[in-house]
Amino acid sequence: MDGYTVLKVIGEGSFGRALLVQSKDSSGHYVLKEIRMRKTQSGQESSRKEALLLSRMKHPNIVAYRESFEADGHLYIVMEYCTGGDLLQRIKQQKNSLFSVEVILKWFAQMCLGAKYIHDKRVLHRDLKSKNVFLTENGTIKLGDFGSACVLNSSKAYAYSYVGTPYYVSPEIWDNKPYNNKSDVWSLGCVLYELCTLHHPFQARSWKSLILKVCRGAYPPLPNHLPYELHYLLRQMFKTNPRDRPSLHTILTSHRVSKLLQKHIPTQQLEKEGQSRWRKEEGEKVALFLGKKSLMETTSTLGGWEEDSHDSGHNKFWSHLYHESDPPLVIPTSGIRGTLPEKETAPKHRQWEKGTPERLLSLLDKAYQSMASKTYTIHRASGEDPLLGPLSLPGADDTDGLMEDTVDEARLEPRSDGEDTDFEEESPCDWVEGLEEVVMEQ
Ligand SMILES: Nc1ncnc2c1ncn2[C@@H]1O[C@H](COP(=O)(O)OP(=O)(O)OP(=O)(O)O)[C@@H](O)[C@H]1O
Repeated sequence: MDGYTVLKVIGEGSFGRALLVQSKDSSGHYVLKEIRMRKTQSGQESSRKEALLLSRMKHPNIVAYRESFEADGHLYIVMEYCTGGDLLQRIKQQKNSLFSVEVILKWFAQMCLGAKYIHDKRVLHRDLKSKNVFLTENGTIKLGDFGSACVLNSSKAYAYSYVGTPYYVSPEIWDNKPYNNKSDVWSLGCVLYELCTLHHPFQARSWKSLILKVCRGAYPPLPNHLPYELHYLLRQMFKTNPRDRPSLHTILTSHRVSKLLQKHIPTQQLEKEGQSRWRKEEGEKVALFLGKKSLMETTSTLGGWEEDSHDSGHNKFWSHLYHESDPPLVIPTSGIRGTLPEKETAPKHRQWEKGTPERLLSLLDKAYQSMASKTYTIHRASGEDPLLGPLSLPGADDTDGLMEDTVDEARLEPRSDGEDTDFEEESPCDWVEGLEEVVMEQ
């Protein structure tokens, strides 16, 4: 702390405080996150995870890391100060005046670039939301807050996994399936929708209603004046089956919307994206060199990757081996944010039995009151309803009905996108059990 002068507190999160500081050396302004260290070793490792992850992310659309240190039971992370604030604040400032299509495309393209970079490093952000997207003075987008991120294929498994922020949580999470890259795509879809309409795509007055809407992929349609490509993109990003959602690579390069987005990406960055892409011949060379057997062995140790015939999962796998100059990240994924208890032992891979959705819904009915005070990162603006967030319109949402919403009609007959790939966390989020414990405790 000696190297910095604290100028003001800019906010408080569940972990601790965020301070605006000035460096005594350079006189530059930075954000210093002060994180209370937890007592257990796994808790401490989990606190350090955010610093470790951020320190490895160097990209024009990710908040830049400066340094981190520990003192007096706290972890301090010094990072770039984004003077433009976060996107949620920016959206609120708009009142009812919509952003122009150009602004939406520009910001969204940059978010995709940042998120794609994270995914290429085999990291899932898991808490993408407008509050975690920042703007610099010159209007550049920066993704921040890696406190919920996780690295794939680490040796430790989750006991209870951080759920995310309910408004942005994808159907598979509510369905107790493993989190994967496409879950981040869903959350980014929610941010894109907010940019387009200044409202959340899935709003509800109760958990049950929110979950039902999310699991149906039912959202009010975008305004008509927006380009067809954006309507189409959102429909795809809100596919209830994660395999049907496009990956960020697809969105940026070969989707109907790509051309519109590419106009807003600096040429240099676009070229770099192209270069970092794995080339088939390279993969084949390496496969020949290692032989089929080694390929299988290595693949199986990575786990959690779903490959299919055309795919880019194979590409990513090889690009990691072949191009990645950094050593792989080895950071434990255990630990949680929020209030659920930690478990030291790895959970068994539990999938829902048939009755589980009913179990969840009845649980949430009971849990509603208690969860109001024990949420994870639900941000309550002012009202008493925990699901009435800062973007909610009072009285705007009383039904679970699908009347005017755009629904993912293909949800009953999911179509897998053969050109895309999913990768997943090693173990599923066993948070329903955690939720149940919290409710039982009350
Ligand atoms: N790099 C940054 N530049 C500018 N403002 C920031 C930066 N990082 C965080 N902030 C602001 O600091 C405040 C606290 O943010 P932080 O991410 O630490 O917690 P939070 O998002 O409010 O809560 P939680 O992490 O529990 O979800 C927020 O208002 C956020 O906009």
